[in-house]
Amino acid sequence: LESAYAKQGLSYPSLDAPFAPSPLDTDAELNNIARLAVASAAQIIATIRGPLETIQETSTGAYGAAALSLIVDTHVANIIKEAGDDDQGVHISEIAAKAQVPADSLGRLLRYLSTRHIFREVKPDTFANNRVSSTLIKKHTLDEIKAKPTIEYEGSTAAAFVGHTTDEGLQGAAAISSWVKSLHKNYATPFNVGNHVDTDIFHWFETQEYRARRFHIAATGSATDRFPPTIFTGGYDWASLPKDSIVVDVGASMGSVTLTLIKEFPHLKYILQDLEKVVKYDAPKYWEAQMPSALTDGRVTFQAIDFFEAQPVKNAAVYFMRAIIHDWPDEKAKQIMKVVRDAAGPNSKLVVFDAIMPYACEYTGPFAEAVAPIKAPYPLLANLGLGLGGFVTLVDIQMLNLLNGKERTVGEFIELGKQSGWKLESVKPGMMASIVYSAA
Ligand SMILES: C[S@@+](CC[C@H](N)C(=O)[O-])C[C@H]1O[C@@H](n2cnc3c(N)ncnc32)[C@H](O)[C@@H]1O
Repeated sequence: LESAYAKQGLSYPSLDAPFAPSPLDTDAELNNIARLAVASAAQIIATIRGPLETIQETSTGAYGAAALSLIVDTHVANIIKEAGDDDQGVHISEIAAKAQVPADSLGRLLRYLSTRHIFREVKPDTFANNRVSSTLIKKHTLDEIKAKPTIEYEGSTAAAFVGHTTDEGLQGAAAISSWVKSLHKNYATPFNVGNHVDTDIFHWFETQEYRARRFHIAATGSATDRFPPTIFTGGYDWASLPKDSIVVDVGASMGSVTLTLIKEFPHLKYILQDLEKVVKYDAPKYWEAQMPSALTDGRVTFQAIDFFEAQPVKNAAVYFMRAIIHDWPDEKAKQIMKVVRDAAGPNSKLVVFDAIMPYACEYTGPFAEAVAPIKAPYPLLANLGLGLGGFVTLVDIQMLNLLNGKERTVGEFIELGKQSGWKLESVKPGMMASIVYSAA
């Protein structure tokens, strides 16, 4: 890794310095090397550390979530940055005074995080941002946020993700065990139990302006910040589609995947579909800021739909869905795909961008190369443990919690297709796979 950076005249980023984006962040080969290193380091820890310590660290994982929740709610990363953000750090009494919380508890939670490489304790009770904590710095300053609270999470994916997962997500997480033991009988999801809500989370968001805004920022950023754009631009042969072919982004949220696509494939027409509030207010605002020309020349239009009920666009060239199928249990996922199939023409394609669940053991069935895109040398886990499978399994449990959804294996995607009139044609592996179906 160091020599690859040196070739570009760069040194490998220090854990102690704030995060600065580099084009090498999304280099596929370097990412694979980093994943092997992470898998190895995590397996060494599990091998060497006493088993009880590993169990204790895991069973108290909620403390990490709680610490991050407080840090983000009270803008601690911004407070440190605005106080100078250098190696001197900021004393806890000053941080706590600005955060308006007691110094003792905040300091102990900051030490908990610093001990796990999120923040640095540079002198006793004095904290600085590091590469990890600096990603929680909100783009807008404290004064700007105070003057206009609705911009709190704008451009701040990591903070929005923490907010969403440690608020409604954490309430649900605490209810997972009781929900599973109740055999899923009384409530649809752990999220419903923990938050005392009786609709699905997306309909609940229609009544929760602050949380909805935060969720859509987290979802949008997770497409644009976390994944290289080639996952989407290379996920299908978009260039081969004739000019003005219709591409439908089903459950688009702000339409960040479409934004990635339209930059490289401006010859296509994109229809962004989502629930009414999303496509009426938030998504158009996002496009006015990102690419207003796409609105004026009609290359991007919006449509309110309920994707369980009807697909108003008939015979589109491509219908695509990112992070939609994984939201739902099998029956509902099938229904979404069937509704699209009923509207599709004989040559329409359905492209699903979702992770493929990698087994922690070896897998030799169909599309094996998509299931384990990086060959794990012995004795590493086949899914590289925390190096790769960690992310997919955490999203899987997040989906279980919020919607009784799931990350699926290739076999499950083949089956979903069969039951909704689609034939799985190809799977392009990656952190997020591109799963292409044609009409069966
Ligand atoms: C996990 S987000 C994914 C958003 C987007 N595809 C992306 O990649 O960022 C799921 C989206 O599905 C939308 N959604 C949920 N239920 C829906 C329904 N019944 N009809 C249409 N859209 C829905 C939500 O509003 C949300 O924007």
